[in-house]
Amino acid sequence: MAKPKVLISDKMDPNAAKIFEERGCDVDVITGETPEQLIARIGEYDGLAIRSSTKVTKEILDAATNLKVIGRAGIGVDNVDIPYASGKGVVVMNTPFGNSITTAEHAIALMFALARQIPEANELTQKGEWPKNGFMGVEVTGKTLGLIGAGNIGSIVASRALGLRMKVVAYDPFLTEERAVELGIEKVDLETLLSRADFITLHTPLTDQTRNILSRERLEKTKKGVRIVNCARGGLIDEAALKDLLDSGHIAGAALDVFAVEPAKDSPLFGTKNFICTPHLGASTTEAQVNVALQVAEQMADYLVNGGVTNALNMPSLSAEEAPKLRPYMKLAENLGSLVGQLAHGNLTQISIEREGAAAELAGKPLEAAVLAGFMRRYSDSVNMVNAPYLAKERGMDVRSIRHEREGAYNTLLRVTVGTDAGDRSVAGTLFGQDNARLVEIFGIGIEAELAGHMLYIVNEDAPGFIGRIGTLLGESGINIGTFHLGRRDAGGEAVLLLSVDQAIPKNVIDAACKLEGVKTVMALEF
Ligand SMILES: NC(=O)c1ccc[n+]([C@@H]2O[C@H](COP(=O)([O-])OP(=O)(O)OC[C@H]3O[C@@H](n4cnc5c(N)ncnc54)[C@H](O)[C@@H]3O)[C@@H](O)[C@H]2O)c1
Ligand SMILES: O=C(O)CC[C@@H](O)C(=O)O
Repeated sequence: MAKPKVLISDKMDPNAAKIFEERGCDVDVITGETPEQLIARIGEYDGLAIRSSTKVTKEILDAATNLKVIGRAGIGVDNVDIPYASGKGVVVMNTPFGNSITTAEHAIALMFALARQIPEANELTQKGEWPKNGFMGVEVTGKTLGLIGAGNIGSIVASRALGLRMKVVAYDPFLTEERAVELGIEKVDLETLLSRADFITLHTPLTDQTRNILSRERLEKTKKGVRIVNCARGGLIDEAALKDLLDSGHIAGAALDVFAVEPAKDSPLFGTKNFICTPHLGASTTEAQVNVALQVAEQMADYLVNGGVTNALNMPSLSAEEAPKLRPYMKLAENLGSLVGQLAHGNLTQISIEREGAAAELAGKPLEAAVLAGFMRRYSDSVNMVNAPYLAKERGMDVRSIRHEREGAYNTLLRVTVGTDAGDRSVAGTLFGQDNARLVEIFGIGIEAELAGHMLYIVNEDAPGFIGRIGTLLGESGINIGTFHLGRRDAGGEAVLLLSVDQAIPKNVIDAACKLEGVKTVMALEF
């Protein structure tokens, strides 16, 4: 099998390339290209490793015909069109913890720089002005720090601030009271935070809810003399209002590592008194860059080589340990989804995936995604586990995952049922041994078959002579039968015949089979 090919398109610690090679990938490091150059090149790669400079747009994804995974060495993924990548079946991963400490430290560094006006004092001192009387700072001890966002980075900032003997209040709608107590901070609403904080630091992603969270109106409600730090994302603060309130002296200082437009080359904030900034350096330490580079390379190689999924934003996680255990189930799940998708007619809007026995102990989400990948192939060829759940949602499908505690006839069982106009249609399968996937039931009829390659499905009246007639037809048509499986509802009733054959079955043979005595349904299936 050809080695997966990875492109590193942003400046990244060289350990990333080393890890990719060690894990069996070919890797190219080509940074600083224009979007057009990247579009021309991306088609040959299975993986794309980026930081924040590469913008993974629709145009790039359209050209990325082989791409399976995008890995962001860092946290924010606002430079990737994730919905579009998901639609294309591309996994998007990030490294949510590798640079958290570093970024929290940058926020604390900026807070001190504001409190003691270090950049300005440094500049004037080096100009020979010795401005000893020009600067009067403030202590942080005993002051209140207001955290907007108390996730990974916010909570590290909180722990450092508590160490500095600050009081910490936090606004984060997803922060529980228990977690706040555990962190030693006070959970408050945004109005309270604005009115109480001497320093405010932002640590949320940029979303529709957080965009402009520090709007002009809210900035005006802050305590006079507040100092504000943003090491999260530009767009969280109204920059024009920030400038006005710095100019008026209501805000005593502001430090931005991030800007609404980056790179920020001509912000109106530049030159404003008590304003300091850094060029998105929050994650820029040797330690953090090694962490995120190693982590992204390991995660991406794991996915490309072993199918392990870690820290994906558009697919359920699957550890490298779980992946081999789940692999035979994934195939079974995909085949059951595909079988029911090929057999059931009409407008299917409901699908349920039931797990019992050993299968009930496995992660449900990846199995659900695998069933949907098989099922959604009835609508489109370019479906995989990443985009199938999105496509199913787009079609308004009601997807249910059900885990049964009960012990059934099989040690392990997966059942897939679709709701059709004519009622529910269900197929079930099991694993014999570790990885021998078998269909065991089709629309209520017990049958044992491996689902693979080209198959012929026939429903007929259970009567003597039929098997001979179908065997003769296929033989005369030059079609070799590989395996032969029979099942029936009851003697003389409806019977199912599932054959695997060595080639695709031509339409004229299907038509001829339909005309055989006792035949109700004939369908060619592909797995
Ligand atoms: N400057 C840099 O170089 C740099 C480096 C790393 C991370 N970041 C950015 O820092 C931010 C935080 O990263 P993190 O790892 O802590 O993320 P995280 O997901 O761990 O935490 C984000 C927190 O924001 C909270 N939140 C979400 N919506 C909110 C809202 N409307 N109001 C208040 N809180 C809300 C969430 O509940 C969560 O606790 C991200 O935007 C990330 O991209 C920047
Ligand atoms: O890669 C960087 O330097 C910035 C990373 C940072 O913005 C992040 O969200 O992780």
